[in-house]
Amino acid sequence: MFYETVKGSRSWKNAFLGQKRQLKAVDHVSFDVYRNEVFGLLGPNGSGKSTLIRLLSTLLFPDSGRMTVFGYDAVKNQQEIRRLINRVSVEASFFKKLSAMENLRYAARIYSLSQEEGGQKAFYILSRLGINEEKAHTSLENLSRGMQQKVAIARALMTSPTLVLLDEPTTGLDPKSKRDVQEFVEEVMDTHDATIILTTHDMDEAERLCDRIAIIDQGKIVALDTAEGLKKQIGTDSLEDVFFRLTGKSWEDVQADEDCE
Ligand SMILES: Nc1ncnc2c1ncn2[C@@H]1O[C@H](COP(=O)(O)OP(=O)(O)OP(=O)(O)O)[C@@H](O)[C@H]1O
Repeated sequence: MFYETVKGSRSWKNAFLGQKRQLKAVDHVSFDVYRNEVFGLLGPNGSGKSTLIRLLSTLLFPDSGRMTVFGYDAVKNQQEIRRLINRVSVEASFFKKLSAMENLRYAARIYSLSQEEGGQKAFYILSRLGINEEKAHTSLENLSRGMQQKVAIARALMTSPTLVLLDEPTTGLDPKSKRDVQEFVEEVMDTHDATIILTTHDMDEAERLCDRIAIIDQGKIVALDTAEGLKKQIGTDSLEDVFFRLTGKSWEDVQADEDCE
């Protein structure tokens, strides 16, 4: 998969000045993601992470440039790409009255799997990922948010190979649920033919889960390397320092922005 000079621009009316302003949400971004890699997009609020995820999901189109996913062009081959990608955002959309098993079986039908294959796959994925029989048959509305997030990730594994787009998978979760989801992501990588692009504000999460990390600021990728490589480039032993040096934002600034949202 690669991107080349992707520009996502949006325009809107400035409510106070009545002037039309244009903002490049994603600007000349270019990178490759390797199969079976966890690729992190780390950036402050409004840096363009979600826009990039929406571009990849074919929910938005770039004004110019090219993106391919498993060889398919993101503008010309939307249908093919949509079968191979799964976007998991903070508010996963589910039938909340239905169980995890029912939601997965439903997803299997959307992916044109036969009823039998869908059932088997749902059962296999849930059990392989440690979601026990009782939880698998409980209405989603009665599961914790962490557990719901796990089911959303499990649902993203119905096709193979798959590109799973995890947009802030642990934002708003308590520390235990956060750790559970992170362990789950590690398990997914050990057990499935999955490639993950993950957005996060959380340096520890990026360092723990990501094989490589792109730091994005004001729509541009300002650095891309392994966590160790980034630290070496900046001459520090903390990813937080790297982030600060490259974006001018500290961890506290990011947290404060979060609280304002
Ligand atoms: N629907 C929209 N209309 C106009 N501008 C938008 C829209 N969505 C996002 N933007 C702007 O595009 C820029 C990038 O936003 P984006 O949501 O991609 O950032 P982000 O890095 O995901 O932020 P966050 O961490 O807060 O989710 C921001 O300046 C944002 O205000």
